[in-house]
Amino acid sequence: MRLPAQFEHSMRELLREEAEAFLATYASPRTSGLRINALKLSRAAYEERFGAAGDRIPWTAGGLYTAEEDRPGKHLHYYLGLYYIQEPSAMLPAELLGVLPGHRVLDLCAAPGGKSTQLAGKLAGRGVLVTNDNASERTKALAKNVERAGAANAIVMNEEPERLAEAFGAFFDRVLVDAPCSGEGMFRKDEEMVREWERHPDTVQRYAAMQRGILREAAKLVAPGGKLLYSTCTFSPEENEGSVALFLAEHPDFSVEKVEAPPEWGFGPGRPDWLTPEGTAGLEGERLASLAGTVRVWPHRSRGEGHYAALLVREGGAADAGAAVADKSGAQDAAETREAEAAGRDWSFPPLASVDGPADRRASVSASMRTPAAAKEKPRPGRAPQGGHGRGRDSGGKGRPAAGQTDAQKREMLMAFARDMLPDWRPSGRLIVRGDMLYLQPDGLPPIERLHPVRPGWLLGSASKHRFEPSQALAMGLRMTDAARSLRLSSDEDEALKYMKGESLHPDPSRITDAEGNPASGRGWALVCIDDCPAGWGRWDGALLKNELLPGWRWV
Ligand SMILES: C[S@@+](CC[C@H](N)C(=O)[O-])C[C@H]1O[C@@H](n2cnc3c(N)ncnc32)[C@H](O)[C@@H]1O
Repeated sequence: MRLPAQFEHSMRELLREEAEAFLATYASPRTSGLRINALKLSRAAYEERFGAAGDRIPWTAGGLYTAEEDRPGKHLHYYLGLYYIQEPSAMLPAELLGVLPGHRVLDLCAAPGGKSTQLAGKLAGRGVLVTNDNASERTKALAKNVERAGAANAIVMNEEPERLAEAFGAFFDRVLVDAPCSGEGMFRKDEEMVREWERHPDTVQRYAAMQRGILREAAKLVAPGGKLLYSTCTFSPEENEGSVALFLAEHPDFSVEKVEAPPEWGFGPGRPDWLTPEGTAGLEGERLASLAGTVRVWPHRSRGEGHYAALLVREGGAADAGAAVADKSGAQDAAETREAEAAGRDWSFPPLASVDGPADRRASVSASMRTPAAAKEKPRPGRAPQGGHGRGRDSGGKGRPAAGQTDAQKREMLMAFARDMLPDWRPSGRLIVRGDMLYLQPDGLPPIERLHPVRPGWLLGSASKHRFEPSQALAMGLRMTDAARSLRLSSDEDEALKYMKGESLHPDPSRITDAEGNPASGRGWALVCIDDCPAGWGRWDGALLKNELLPGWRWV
C-alpha cells in the first residue's frame, strides 16, 4: 500500500526504532472480527450451538477474529442480529467504558452503530441507551443496526451535541465519544481514507478542531461520578493526547482513569511526550503525565488496527449511582409486573404520552398497570415522525396520521395485538404515538420532543386503518417464547433462506406452534424464528404463511 509521504515521515519521527515494524504492517492483511450479540446469545452459548467461529479477541466479551474468506455478512446469523461485524480494536472503547445494566448511556457519535450495539449488550435491556449521530443519512444505518441487535431500551437521535446538552444536561452515567477523525488507523481497512488524507493537507487539524468542540459539549452531559470514553481510530497526537489535554485543561473536574491492560494484549501507553508545548494546552505536571494512562492500539504490537482511547472520570456523585438506582427500579418493575399478572387481564400499556402534550401526562408503565387508562384519552393531532418507519420500513411510512384513528384507538389496536400474539410480554417504558407509529420509550428521560429523534423509543409497529402492524424492530427485540404463534425453522432448512429472501411458505400446520412449542390455534400474525431467534413476521391463514419481511430486511 502506498502511504502519503507526509504521514510516513511523521510516523517515522514518532516511532523511531519501531517505525519499520509499524510500516511493515501495511504489507499484510487487515484484521477483521465479529462480536456476538450479548442481547441474544453469550459467546459460550453461540459456540456450543454453532461451533467455534474463530480465535477470541482478548479484550472483548464475545469478540472473535474472522478471516477474509469467512464472509460472516453472508450468513443468516448476521441477518438475525446474532453478531455484529466489527474491526477488533473498535471493540475496545465500549469495553473500557464500564457500562452496567441500568446505566444511562449516551453514544454521541454513533453511526453506523458498532459501539452502540455493544453498549446495548452491556445494558442487557436495563437503563437507557441514547444513540446519536449528527449526519442524518448515517442515522438510517444506525437505527437499523440498533433494531437488528434487538435493543429495546434505545432511542436514536439525529442531533448536534449542543442541543443534546441543552435538553439532557448532566444526565448520563456513561458517555462515549467515538470521534470523527483523520482515520489513519484505518488505512489498511479503507484505502479511500488514505486518498482523503492526501487530498486535504489540513485533515488532522480540521478533525482536531471538531473533536474539541464535541468534547466540550460531551462534558456537559456526564453526571457527577460518571465516565466519558473518548476514542479515535487515528495515530496523530493532536487528535488523541492533544484533544484530551485541552479537555482536561478546560475541565478541572475530570481526570484520566488509567487503562489497565495485560501486557500480552500489546497496547501502548498514551504519549504526552509527543505533544508540542502549544499542544499541551497549558496542562502540566501530574495532569499532563496522566495522559500516559490513556491507551494506544498499534497494528505491529496488537492483533488489531490503530486506535486510541482515553477514559475520563468526572468527580462527585456516587460511582455507579445510576446503575444502583436502576437496579432498584428494575426490582420494582418486576414486583409490579407480578402484581399486574396476578390481577389477570387488567395489565395494560401505559397511558399515551403525546409528543406534543404536557409533561404531566407522561406516566410510567408501573403507574398504568395499576390504572389502565387509555379510554379517557382525547384525540390528538398526529405528528409526522422523524424518519418514520411504517412497519419499520426503511424509507416508507411518512408518519401520516391514520384517518379517523385517535391515539387511544391506536393504543387499543396495539393492545389487541399484544393480547393475541404476546400474552405474557411485559415491557416497561412509556408509549409514544407519532402519526401512525407506536414506540415504547424507556422511563425517566427528560422531554425530548423538541429534538430530532429518528426513533423516540422501540418502534413497536403502526396502527393504520383498522389494523396494527407489528414492526421488524419489535420482532428483533422479542424472544421466540414471547409469541403465541411462531414458525420455528433451522438455518439448515431451505425454508429459512426462502423466508429471508421474502418468499411465502407452506409449512405443515403442526409447525405453527405456541410459546411452549405445542401446535398453536388461530390464524393471523406469526413470528418466524430461525435457530430460535426471531427473524420477522408472517401472516398465517391455516395453509399459507404470507411473508411480511420488509424488503430492506431481506437476504441479498
Ligand atoms: C468514527 S465514526 C463513529 C463510528 C461508530 N461509533 C461505530 O462504532 O459504528 C464518527 C461519527 O461521528 C459523526 N459525527 C461527526 N461530527 C459529529 C458531531 N458534531 N456530532 C455528532 N456526531 C458527529 C459522524 O457522522 C460519524 O458517523
